[in-house]
Amino acid sequence: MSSTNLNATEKLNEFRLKLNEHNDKLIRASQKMIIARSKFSRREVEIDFVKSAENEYKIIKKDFKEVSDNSFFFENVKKAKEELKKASKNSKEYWKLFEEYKLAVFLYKESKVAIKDRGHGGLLSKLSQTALKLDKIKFRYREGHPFAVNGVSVEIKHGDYIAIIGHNGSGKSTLSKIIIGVLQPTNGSIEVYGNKVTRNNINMIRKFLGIVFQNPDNQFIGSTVRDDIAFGLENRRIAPSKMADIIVKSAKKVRMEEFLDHEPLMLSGGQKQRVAIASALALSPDILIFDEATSMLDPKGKNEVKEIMVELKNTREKTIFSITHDMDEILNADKVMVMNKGELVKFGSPKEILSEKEFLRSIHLDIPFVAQIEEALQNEGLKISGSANLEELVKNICQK
Ligand SMILES: Nc1ncnc2c1ncn2[C@@H]1O[C@H](COP(=O)(O)OP(=O)(O)OP(=O)(O)O)[C@@H](O)[C@H]1O
Repeated sequence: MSSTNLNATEKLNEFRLKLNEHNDKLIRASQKMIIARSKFSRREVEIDFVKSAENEYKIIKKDFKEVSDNSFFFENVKKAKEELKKASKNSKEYWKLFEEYKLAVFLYKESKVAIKDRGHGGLLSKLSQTALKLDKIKFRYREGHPFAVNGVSVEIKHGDYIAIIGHNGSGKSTLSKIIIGVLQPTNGSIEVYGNKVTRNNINMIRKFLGIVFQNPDNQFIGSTVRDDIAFGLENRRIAPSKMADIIVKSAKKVRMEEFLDHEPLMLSGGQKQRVAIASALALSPDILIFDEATSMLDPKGKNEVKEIMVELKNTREKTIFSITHDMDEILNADKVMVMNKGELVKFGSPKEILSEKEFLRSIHLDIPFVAQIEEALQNEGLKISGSANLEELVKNICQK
């Protein structure tokens, strides 16, 4: 992306946020005006009170018009077109400039959409391929209490599967609540795809995120699986004509398409969690967070959900965070974040993390079952390491 288009992409995000903010002001002013008029009709206030509310509304409406000026994006298209005209049609440069021109047109169209939906419907654009950047995040629940999260800095690239592990009370849940914007960090900053998270943009940032919680029974609203997946789509005001297709596609991704007319509460735990994943996927988040999503399931259910998580990982379309107590699960991850006493004490590949068994034991973490067997075999002189699961371990032993 050229620096002009990158600048325009950033500007589009700012543009949507400003529209969103001004639209809220406009709604509040219009409500105030309606209340003033109704109070006046009941002779509870003087006409000046109504006039003042009407004036306020007019000023905010004028501001809104000014904020809706998208000439910057139009100029960006003009510039890109001029550059394209200058290039020779047979040159490599031409196609690069053609792509830049197409992007500029796209950004201009998006700015028009943003004006129409007043910044509400659109997503923030990705400004970088870093899905999440935490910079020196600290959080404490109360003044004078120790920090539940203490100076966590990390950068996660798009498409990675990250396992977050740690003993009870190490700060995993607090960290996940900070990532999803439920808690505001006491110190430090967060960026999601290059967008700095602020109080004003948190609702739009959340559109990058999908979450699957621990208890499968607490996540259902609809009377059928189909209704349940539709619920989130309705909330996002997705056109009804598009819904049916999205619902079937997301159910297929978790192999639940045969169950669309079933009642969610009659499903097994693993199936319920798969529906919860489908509901999250239907909203096309770039980041999926599994918050202890397998911990309440029986072994069969756990395996079903873990399988889906690995399938999602293999597409590399989503960034996956899995907060987990299940040490076996870390073998599926690209990177593991190890939390202890609110600090991120290790960040590395499963192999790197598991090479420090004594350290893991010192912070009260179990070693995955497969790694325990490997350790026992190594003690007997068999050089086997890095098996991702039991099947791979058996294969590795047989090859020796
Ligand atoms: N609502 C709260 N009010 C006060 N302190 C809290 C609150 N929630 C958590 N804490 C404290 O913050 C610290 C981190 O807790 P947190 O729940 O984030 O850890 P965790 O690693 O998710 O633990 P678990 O695995 O048991 O869920 C702990 O010392 C905990 O007691």
